[in-house]
Amino acid sequence: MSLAPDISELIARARADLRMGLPVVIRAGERAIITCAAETVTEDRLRDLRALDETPVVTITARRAQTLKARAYDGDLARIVMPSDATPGWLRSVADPADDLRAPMKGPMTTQRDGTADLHRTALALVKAAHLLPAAVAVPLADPSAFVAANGLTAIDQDAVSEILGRNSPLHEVVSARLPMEVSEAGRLHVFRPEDGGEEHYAIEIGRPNRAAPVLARLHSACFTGDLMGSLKCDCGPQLRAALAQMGAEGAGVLLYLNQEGRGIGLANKMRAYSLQDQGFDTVEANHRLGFEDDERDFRIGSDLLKTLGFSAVRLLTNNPAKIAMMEQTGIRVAERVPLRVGETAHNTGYLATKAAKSGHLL
Ligand SMILES: Nc1nc2c(ncn2[C@@H]2O[C@H](COP(=O)(O)OP(=O)(O)OP(=O)(O)O)[C@@H](O)[C@H]2O)c(=O)[nH]1
Ligand SMILES: [Zn+2]
Repeated sequence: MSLAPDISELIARARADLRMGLPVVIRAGERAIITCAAETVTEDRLRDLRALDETPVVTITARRAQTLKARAYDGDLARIVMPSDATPGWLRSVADPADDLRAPMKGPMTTQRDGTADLHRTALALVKAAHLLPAAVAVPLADPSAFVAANGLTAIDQDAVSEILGRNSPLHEVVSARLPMEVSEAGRLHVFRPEDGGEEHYAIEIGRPNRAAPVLARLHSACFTGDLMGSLKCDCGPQLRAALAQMGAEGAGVLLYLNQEGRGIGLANKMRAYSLQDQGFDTVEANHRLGFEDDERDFRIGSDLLKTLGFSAVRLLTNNPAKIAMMEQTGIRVAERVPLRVGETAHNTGYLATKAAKSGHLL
């Protein structure tokens, strides 16, 4: 039926459900699990999950399992048998490494080795896509169709999840309007919205860039702390202002402001990463400990937006070779890399050195 949600809309709905603490059903043929994010599950829902026929398990990443001294029999993840007295607080402390110093002892933990973990792996991927900590409570469901209908839950097929999570929802321009700015009175802000109800992204055009020549361009990922709060822990704020200033001085340019806070893990998780950094881990290790890749961003959004705006070649303001590689792979020619080294402070020398050493950033 055309009024029914398609699979990418269902996944967007599943992400919203998980963030609210609602369960989601994941199916593969006859098999199914009902799952909640460990970070958001409430007391009541946990009690209801426990009342189902089978024992709930808590799925966590193998890396997290190692810290918790739980055996990971499923390679990249572990299924912990949930203790009968587990509370939402216990679940959150299992999920959150930033809490380890405050709540050190969670074990001993028994992990499952029987059966397959594919549905649990999908649950973790969905929870991560919802910008929640990668930990999920799951219970097998014998008769999913009747259960889903009776409870009004979102149900999705496992196969579709990995396919949809791997690609971007198309973006459409919603509006653009004149925006006089300090760097140039000839500013224009465009707002783009994805079809699946996800984050909007913005493009700021300075002057009237010539579409036939490489445009001075910057792909800037949102950093609430650096862009707005003047944080000394990163170089984002000074980079944002320097990029705009250069565009203003040259009279033309385009800055894409991508809502990919915290290299795509969201502000709450970035703050968890900061708390781990205060415990001695570097920016990459902190992401890994939380169960994320060091960089979860998808720069294809940037090239999609540039193409929509009519650009095919850029002079890219960046120190990040991954941004250059992605532009080239997706059909935007990088005529020149324009270095952007500003904003070094006593607080971010370690951060910048880690990005150079581990993420290949150019000096
Ligand atoms: N997860 C995480 N994200 C961080 C941390 N510090 C800054 N960020 C985020 O990193 C992103 C920085 O993005 P960019 O300014 O595009 O930086 P970049 O990838 O270094 O590339 P260039 O600046 O172009 O060289 C923003 O989304 C910040 O919120 C951190 O310690 N952990
Ligand atoms: Zn920053």
